[in-house]
Amino acid sequence: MSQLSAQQCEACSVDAPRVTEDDIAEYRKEVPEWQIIERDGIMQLERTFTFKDFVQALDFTQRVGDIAEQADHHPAILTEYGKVTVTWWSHKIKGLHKNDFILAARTDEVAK
Ligand SMILES: C[C@H](O)[C@H](O)[C@H]1CNC2=NC(N)=NC(=O)C2=N1
Repeated sequence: MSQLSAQQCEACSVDAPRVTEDDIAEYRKEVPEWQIIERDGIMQLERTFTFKDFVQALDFTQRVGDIAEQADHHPAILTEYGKVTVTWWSHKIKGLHKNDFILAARTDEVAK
């Protein structure tokens, strides 16, 4: 289990701090397959997972939904035949919080 995925998410509030460049450099060592993108001015973490068919993609989608509900922190999920794109960011702060990196690490774990 990676160090990040074992950490607890903080309850996210509107005044929660966004991650710094240093934070990103540290956290992304544990989630190297994730891209950091900017969409509508909002920094996001995104990764596409591939599967053999739609059923496998759907099963994974449910697993991601489960970890999101457990953490009360939710991604955008695009589920297609053979692939799922997961995007994490923190709505309240319109950017990236440590929670997003924690959930990305947990997403990697449920992809296996
Ligand atoms: C009321 C509820 O706890 C909040 O709206 C949660 C729900 N899930 C969330 N998910 C994400 N990614 N960001 C949030 O700010 C957020 N807020």
